[in-house]
Amino acid sequence: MIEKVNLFIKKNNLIEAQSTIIVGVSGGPDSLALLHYLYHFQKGKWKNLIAVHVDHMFRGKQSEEDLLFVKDYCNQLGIQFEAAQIDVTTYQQEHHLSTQVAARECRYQFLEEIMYKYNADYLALGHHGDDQVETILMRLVRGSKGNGYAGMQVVRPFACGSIIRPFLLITKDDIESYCTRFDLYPRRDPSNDKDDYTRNRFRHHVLPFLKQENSSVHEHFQQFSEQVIEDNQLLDELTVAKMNTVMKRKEDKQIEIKIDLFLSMPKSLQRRGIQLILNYLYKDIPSSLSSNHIDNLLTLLKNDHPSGELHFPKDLKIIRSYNSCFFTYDEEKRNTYRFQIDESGNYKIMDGSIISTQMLDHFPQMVKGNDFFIIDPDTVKLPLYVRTRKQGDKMTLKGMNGSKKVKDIFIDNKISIHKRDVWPIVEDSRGDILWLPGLKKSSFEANCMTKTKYIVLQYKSCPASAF
Ligand SMILES: Nc1ncnc2c1ncn2[C@@H]1O[C@H](COP(=O)(O)OP(=O)(O)OP(=O)(O)O)[C@@H](O)[C@H]1O
Repeated sequence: MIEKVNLFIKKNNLIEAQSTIIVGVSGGPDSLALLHYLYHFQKGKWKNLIAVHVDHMFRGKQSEEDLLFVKDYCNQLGIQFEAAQIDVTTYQQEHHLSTQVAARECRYQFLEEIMYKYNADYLALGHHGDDQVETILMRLVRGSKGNGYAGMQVVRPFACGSIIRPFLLITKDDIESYCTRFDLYPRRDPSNDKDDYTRNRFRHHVLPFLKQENSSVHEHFQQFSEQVIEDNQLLDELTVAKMNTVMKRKEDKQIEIKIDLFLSMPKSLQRRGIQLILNYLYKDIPSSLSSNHIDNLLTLLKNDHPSGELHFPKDLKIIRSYNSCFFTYDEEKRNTYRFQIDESGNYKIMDGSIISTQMLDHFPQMVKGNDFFIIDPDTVKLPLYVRTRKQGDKMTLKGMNGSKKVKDIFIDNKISIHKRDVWPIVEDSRGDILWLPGLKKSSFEANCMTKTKYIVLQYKSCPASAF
């Protein structure tokens, strides 16, 4: 066993020379063997070795005896010792958590504190190969995602250093033999024998069968775990590269993707791409977000219907409109504005486009198309305003009888729902819509060419603007 652990540490470059190692020691066989192993068989590697014990105060006197046991063992070997007694039951009630989650949170908080106290490089934990098999199976059964299916990582960042698990390639039996060989008499936690916890049920009912089929099953699981992590790393890199071409707009709280480009990505990258967007927008993924949400979103994107909306946890809205899909927080959806444009100059619109106004003493001849609008001040009521759309907006179109709904003009021009919310509309003081910049002119455009005063409006859409 010792040789196997030595090789595992070397292969994974788990311990750098002259390092400070904190060891989490419950007093049970795994962590006691780990402390013993690091103390005796990695002596040349560490500069400081510190054992830490957390008493969760679950089992009264017996819990305290575990603490005293570890303390006593450390004293015998001259190993520095740190401990805390934490009232996990009160913490659990205050935070409405399960016993195990509460214990884990309290334990890791204290371990983190100790890491910083000693500016430690590593926190070594006694998880072994059987624990890994159980973890992976439990996650497959319960459902997980990404690296979750890889179980526990051999090394991962933690506090000012890393968590390391040097025992992942050996079994519980190996550890028990090690304890016997070196006269270690660990403490035994009676709750490990009960079938109350999911992990214990896997340990008692599934693991014996797998070991019977193949006694090296833990090595295959560990190999699987490392491969999953490696593959995920590559797929994540590919996803980032692809998503950079799919995302048309990326802001703190909003992202727009082009649906055709997204759907042309390989399937396995699509799911990851969505996950990437959600990680970015949420920062902290809400626990209520499930794989169903991602399935629904993929369905929305593949659907033949050009528009649709989904409501995700924490007010995240996903709006599909033609070839665009917007991820946005609800409160940001409608950015309404209304402002006056009575002086010559450039007026910047929220979406990055510009409306400029200019006074002329003659009718401009060369100005054509929907990006320009010419006003005869005698036929409209000044001042002019630029505003966002309102429900029921209508305008009389140049060269046509009757009026048309602004909404229908947006639809005819395939303007996405999101863009419609910030698209500028120019009206006069009576509230008559004069111009839908870039899209349509009203019948209010000047047609008399002999006046001596005109206002010319020009619309310059923002090329990078996705809204
Ligand atoms: N109370 C504790 N104080 C300090 N470290 C702990 C404590 N409980 C667990 N750990 C650390 O976390 C590892 C995994 O915890 P887990 O509860 O799965 O332990 P276990 O399988 O019962 O191991 P052990 O035989 O060491 O008790 C342990 O091997 C140990 O390194």
